[in-house]
Amino acid sequence: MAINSVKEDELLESHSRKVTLIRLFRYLLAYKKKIIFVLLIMFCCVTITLVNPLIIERAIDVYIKQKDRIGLLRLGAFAAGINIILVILIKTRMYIMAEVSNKVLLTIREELYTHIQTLSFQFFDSRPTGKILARIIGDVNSLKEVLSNSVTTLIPDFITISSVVLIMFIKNWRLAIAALSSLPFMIIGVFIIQRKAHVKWQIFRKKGSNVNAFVHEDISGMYIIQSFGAEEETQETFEELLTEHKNSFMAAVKYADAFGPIVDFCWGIGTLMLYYVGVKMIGADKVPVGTLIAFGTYISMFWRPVLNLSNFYNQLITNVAGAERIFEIMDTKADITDEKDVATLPEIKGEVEFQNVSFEYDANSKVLNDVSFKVKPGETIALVGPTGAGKSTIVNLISRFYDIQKGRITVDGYDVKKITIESLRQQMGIMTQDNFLFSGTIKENIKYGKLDATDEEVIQAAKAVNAHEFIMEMEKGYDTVLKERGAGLSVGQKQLLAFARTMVSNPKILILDEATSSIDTHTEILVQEGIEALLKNRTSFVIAHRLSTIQNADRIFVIDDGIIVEEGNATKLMAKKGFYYELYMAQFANIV
Ligand SMILES: Nc1ncnc2c1ncn2[C@@H]1O[C@H](COP(=O)(O)OP(=O)(O)OP(=O)(O)O)[C@@H](O)[C@H]1O
Repeated sequence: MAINSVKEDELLESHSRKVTLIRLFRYLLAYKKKIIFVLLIMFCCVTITLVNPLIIERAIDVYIKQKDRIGLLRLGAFAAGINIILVILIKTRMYIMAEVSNKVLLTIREELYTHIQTLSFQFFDSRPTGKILARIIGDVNSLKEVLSNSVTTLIPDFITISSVVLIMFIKNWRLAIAALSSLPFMIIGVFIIQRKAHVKWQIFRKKGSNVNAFVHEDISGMYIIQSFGAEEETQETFEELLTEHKNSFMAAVKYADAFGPIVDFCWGIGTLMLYYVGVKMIGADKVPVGTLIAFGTYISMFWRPVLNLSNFYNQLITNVAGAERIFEIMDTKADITDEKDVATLPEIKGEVEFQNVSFEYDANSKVLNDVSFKVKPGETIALVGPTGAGKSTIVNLISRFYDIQKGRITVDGYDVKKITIESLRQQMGIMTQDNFLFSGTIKENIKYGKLDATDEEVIQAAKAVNAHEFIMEMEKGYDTVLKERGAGLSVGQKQLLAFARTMVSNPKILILDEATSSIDTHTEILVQEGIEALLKNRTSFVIAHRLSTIQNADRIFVIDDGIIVEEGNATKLMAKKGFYYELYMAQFANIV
C-alpha cells in the first residue's frame, strides 16, 4: 500500500461489492424505527399512486359513460384529497431521510477519523495527507444520496413495480405481456454496462484523490514553490492531474449515461406493443377504452420506477467505489497497539535501555543494527552523526512509534511493548524540528502539553523557557490567537512556544530534535537558555546540532550507518581523535 506520490494512483484491493454494500447499509439499522416509519409513508404513497389510474378508469368507464356528474365530482374531490395527502407524505419522507443519511455520514466520518488517529506512522508514511482527506471528506459525502435513495427508491419502487405487474396481469394478461415485452432487453443492457462502469468509477475516485493530494501538498509548500519560482511547473502538474480527472470522469459517465436511454428505449417499445396489441384487441376481445388508458398509465408507473432503480443502480456503482475506499482505511489494522492485558507504566525515573535492537522500516533494509545502550535517569544524551545514520529512528523507537524486529527496549525496566502506549507517551515529551502549532490562543497551545494546566502553570512554563517576555509583548498576551501552524510568529518564537508546551507537560524523558534554522543572536541566546531549562532534571535525548548542546551533554552517541560507533563525553571523544573528532572538525572547527 505504499503510495507516496500525489500522481500515483492508490492501489485498492478488490472487494466483493455485495459485502461492501451490506456493510454500508448496516449503518442504517441504527435508525430502524425511522426507516420503518418512512417505509410506511412510502407504502401509503405507492397505494395512492396505484389508485390514481383506477380512478381514471372508473371516471371514464362508469361516470362519464353514465353521464353521472355528481358521481364524477365526488370522485374528483376524492382524487384531489388523496393527492394532497401524497404531497405531504413525500415532504415528510424527504425530511426524515435527509436527517437519517446525514447522521449515518456523521457516524462513518467519526469512525474513520477515530480509526485514523490510532494508525501508526507507517500508515502516514505511506500516503499523502491529501489522499487521506479525500477519503474522510469526498468519499464519505459521495454516500449521502446512495444511503437516502436506498430507502426511498429501492424498497418502494420494488413494491410499485410488483404491484403494477400484479394489477396488470389481473386486469388483462395479454396486455400485460405486451407492455412488459421489452423488459429482458433492459436487464441484459444494464448488466453489461454496470460491469464496465464500476471499474471506471474506481479510477475516477483515484484520480480525484490525486488532485486532492496535490492541492494539499501544493498549498502546504506554497512558500517553497514561490521562493523557487516554481509556479509554472506546479500549474502544469495541476492541469495534468485535472485533465486525467476529467478524462476519467468522461470515461465513466459514458457508461453511466447509457442507463437512461436503454430504459427509455425499452419503455417506448413496451408502450408501442401495448397500444398495438390493445388496439387490435378492442372490439375482438372487448378491451374497454378506460382499461387501455389505465394500462397506458400503468406502463409509465412500471417504467418510471425501473428508470429510478436503474439510476439508483448507476449511483450505487458510482459511489460504491467511495465506500470501498472508506472501508479499506477502516480495515487497516493499527499495527502499533497495546498488547492484551498490558500494565500501565507507573511514574518513572527515566532510565532507558536498548538491548541488541535491530530495526528496519521496509523489509531487507536494516536501519539499526544490534544497538545497545543504557541511559541513567536525568542523563542528557546528544545524538550526532551523518544524515540518514539513524538518529531520528532511535528516538522514534523509544516512544514506540514503530515496533522493532529484534531486541528489547525498556523504560525503567519495563519493556515498551508490555505497557500501554498512552502511559508511556504521557511521560515523554517529544519535540520535533517542526514546532507544530495549532490555530487557537497561545495559552491553548501551551496547554496542549497538559490539558488541565492552570494559567499559573502555563506562565511558569513560559517563563522557564524564556517565552514569557515575547508573549507579553503581544497585544493580547497569552490570549493572542495564533494562525494556522503559527503563521505570523518568527521561527525562534515558535520554538520557544513549543518549549513552553513541553515544559508544562513536565516529562520524565525528553526527546528533542534540535532545529537547525538560523535565528538572530538575541533569540538564539533565549532558545539556548530555553533548551538548558528543558533538559534539567530529566532524561534527555537530543539530536544535537548546536555545539553548546553537544558539549554540555553528559554523553554523546555518535551514530553511523545504524550503529553507535563512539560514545562518551565531548572531551573524551575529542581526545580519541576518531569519528566524533572528524565530525567536529568538519562542522564546528571554524565556528570556535
Ligand atoms: N519512514 C521511513 N520509511 C522508510 N525509511 C525511512 C523512514 N524514515 C527514515 N528512513 C530511513 O532510515 C534511515 C535512517 O533515517 P533517520 O531519519 O533515522 O536518520 P537521521 O540520522 O535522523 O538523519 P537526519 O540527520 O538527516 O535527520 C535513512 O536511510 C532513511 O532513509
